[in-house]
Amino acid sequence: MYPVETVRRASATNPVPVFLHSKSGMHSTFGMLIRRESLLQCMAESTGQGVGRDELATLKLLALDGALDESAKVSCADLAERLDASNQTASRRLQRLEDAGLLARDIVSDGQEVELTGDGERRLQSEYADYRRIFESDASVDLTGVVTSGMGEGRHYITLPGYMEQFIERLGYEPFAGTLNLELTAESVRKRARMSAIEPVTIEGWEDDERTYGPAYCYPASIEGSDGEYEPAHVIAPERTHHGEEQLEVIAPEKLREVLELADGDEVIVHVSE
Ligand SMILES: Cc1cc2nc3c(=O)[nH]c(=O)nc-3n(C[C@H](O)[C@H](O)[C@H](O)COP(=O)(O)O)c2cc1C
Ligand SMILES: Nc1ccn([C@@H]2O[C@H](COP(=O)(O)OP(=O)(O)O)[C@@H](O)[C@H]2O)c(=O)n1
Ligand SMILES: [Mg+2]
Repeated sequence: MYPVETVRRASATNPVPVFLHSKSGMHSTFGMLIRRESLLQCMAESTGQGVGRDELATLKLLALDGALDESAKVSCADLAERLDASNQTASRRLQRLEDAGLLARDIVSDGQEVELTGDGERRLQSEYADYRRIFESDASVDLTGVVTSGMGEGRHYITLPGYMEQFIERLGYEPFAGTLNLELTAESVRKRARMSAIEPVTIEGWEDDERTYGPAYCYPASIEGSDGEYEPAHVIAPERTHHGEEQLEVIAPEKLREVLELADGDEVIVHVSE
C-alpha cells in the first residue's frame, strides 16, 4: 500500500473529468463548463500559476500560429494587437504560460521563439474535448497500447465491496477481479484527453473505518486484439492512482488475457465511445 500523498491526483491537465462528474454538488446549480472554468482559475491561482481564461486564449493563438509541432516566432507587439491587449499584458501572459510549464520560450535578438510543451498541448486537448462534448453527440476515441503487468493492486480495488456493488449496479456486470493494464503509445497518451468528451459512468468514493477510497470513472469501450474484439468493457480511471497518463486500465466481465489470448507486449486497440 502506498501513502495517499504519493498518489497522482487528477489535475486541470488530467483528462479525467473528475470535477464535472463529482457527486459532491460541484455542478448542482451552475452550468458544468462555467463551474469547471472557475475551478481551473481558482486552482491556477491557488498554485500561483496564474493560468486562466486569458492565458488559455493566448495559448490557443500560439498553437494556431504553429507553435504546437515546432517553435514559432512571436513579437509581443503583434501578439498584443491580436489579443486586443497592451504589450505588457501580452508579455505577462507569456510569462505565466511559461511559469506554468505550458510554454517553452527562447528569447532571440528580434523577439522570441515559443513552443507548446506536452502539458500545454494536453491543456488545449482538454479544451477541445469540452467543445466536442458540447457539439458532438457521438464522440469516440481509439487508443493503442501494449499489454503490461502492473502492481497487482487492481484485483484488490476491484473486489472491494464498496466498489463492486456499484460496478454491478451501474455497469450491468460483475467485473473480473483486476484491471488489464496497457502502456499507451505516445500518440495515444496525447489523444487520451479526448476521453473527456465522453460521459463516463461514475463510481463514487466511499469510506470504511480505516480510510477513504476515491471515486473512479468508467468509459464504455470495446477491446480489439489480434484474435478479435471484446465487449462490454470499460476504461477505468481512478481519481487516485499510482500510474501516469501512459497507463490505461481496462475492466471487463471476463479475463481479457484469456478470452483475447493476450500476453505482455501484445498490442490492442481500445475503442472508447458512448
Ligand atoms: C476502482 C479503483 C479504485 C481505486 N481507488 C484507489 C484509492 O482510493 N486510493 C489509491 O491509492 N489507489 C486507488 N486505486 C488505484 C490503484 O492503487 C492503482 O493505481 C492501480 O489501480 C493499480 O493497478 P495495477 O495493479 O493494475 O497496476 C484504485 C483503483 C481502482 C481500479
Ligand atoms: N478484465 C481483466 C482484468 C485483469 N486482467 C488481468 O488480470 C490480472 C490481475 O489484474 P491486476 O490489475 O490485479 O494486476 P496487474 O494489472 O497489476 O498486473 C492481470 O494479469 C491483468 O492483466 C485481465 O486479463 N482481464
Ligand atoms: Mg491491473
